[in-house]
Amino acid sequence: MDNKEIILNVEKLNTTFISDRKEIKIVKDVSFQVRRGKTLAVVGESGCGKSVTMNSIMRFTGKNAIVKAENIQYNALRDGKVTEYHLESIKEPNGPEMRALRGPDMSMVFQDPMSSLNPVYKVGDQVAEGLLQHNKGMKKDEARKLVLEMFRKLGIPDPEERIDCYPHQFSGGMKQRVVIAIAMICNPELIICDEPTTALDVTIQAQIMDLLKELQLKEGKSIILITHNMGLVAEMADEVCVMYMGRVVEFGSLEDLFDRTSHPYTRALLRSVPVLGLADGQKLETIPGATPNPADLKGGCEFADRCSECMDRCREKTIPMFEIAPGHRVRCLKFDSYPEVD
Ligand SMILES: Nc1ncnc2c1ncn2[C@@H]1O[C@H](COP(=O)(O)OP(=O)(O)OP(=O)(O)O)[C@@H](O)[C@H]1O
Repeated sequence: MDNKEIILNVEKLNTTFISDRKEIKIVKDVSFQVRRGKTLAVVGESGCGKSVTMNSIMRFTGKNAIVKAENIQYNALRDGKVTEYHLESIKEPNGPEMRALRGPDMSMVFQDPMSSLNPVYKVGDQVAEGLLQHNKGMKKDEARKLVLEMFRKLGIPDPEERIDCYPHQFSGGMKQRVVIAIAMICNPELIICDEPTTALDVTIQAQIMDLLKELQLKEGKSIILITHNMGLVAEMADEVCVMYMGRVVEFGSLEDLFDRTSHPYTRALLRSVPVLGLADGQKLETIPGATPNPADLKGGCEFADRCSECMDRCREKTIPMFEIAPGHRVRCLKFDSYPEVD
């Protein structure tokens, strides 16, 4: 696949945190690609490193993180021409190069709207800020017009009135729309949504997801969707990346993941969440055991202690990724007759 088709190519991303003078590896050799105009869903239990992976790509990880990667390549497509950006080699996380990309190229919608919105500024001003920052010379009333347009597009009622309100005057669903407006106002190509609807009730969740899907279909946006909700995955994703304890354990198309589920962890994950409601008499299972503390991990497969199919050799060394069909990759020794891909 060429750079026109791939918007983001991540190869061997590693993130380590230093806390109490100890190094804890949270993201390990993570590789994946996002296709232009498509949605990649990233799934896995709480604490498996989904957010740290995305924050590492966007360089939001803070001072106690060491982020290393062979390649984090963002391919901007402008007027039919691709410009490559190698994010791993950008020195300053908040320097001008990263700031220029965040907003007009890549942006992030966070889980909790309250932590993304400043309570003391009017919502309209918070949305306009990105526009004014990236378009030097833009007049305030011009920015206001664009914000109003975005509010209309996102279904915020009475935008002329709402634009001058403060976050506390908005409901949860409306606040999340404002957060999406902040992420979308500079018209980014790649939108990373980190559980954008978990804090909302089910009806609002569905409305917000429909909105994102519509934007994608109309404007060809590429989306990374981090979620625990397998129903959403089934509805939204073209490809799925399953993570466990900082590693990608299975990657494939939506069909690969649902119809040809291969990693024991993915199978356990799918059995433990309702996909489209449960059939009569069907019980929801839980994955036995709990996710280990990242600091206590021994060598070998991170899932070994919880896996019903674990073999002695699973504990011996790091498990490679095997490609079991074009584009369908599984990190499990049950598939070691297939070619290794990392
Ligand atoms: N700044 C930090 N310093 C030290 N450890 C951190 C830091 N940020 C995250 N972690 C640890 O990294 C691990 C992965 O966290 P992460 O938030 O990426 O998980 P997640 O898969 O996104 O979970 P959730 O679905 O609950 O959001 C956790 O063990 C967390 O405690």
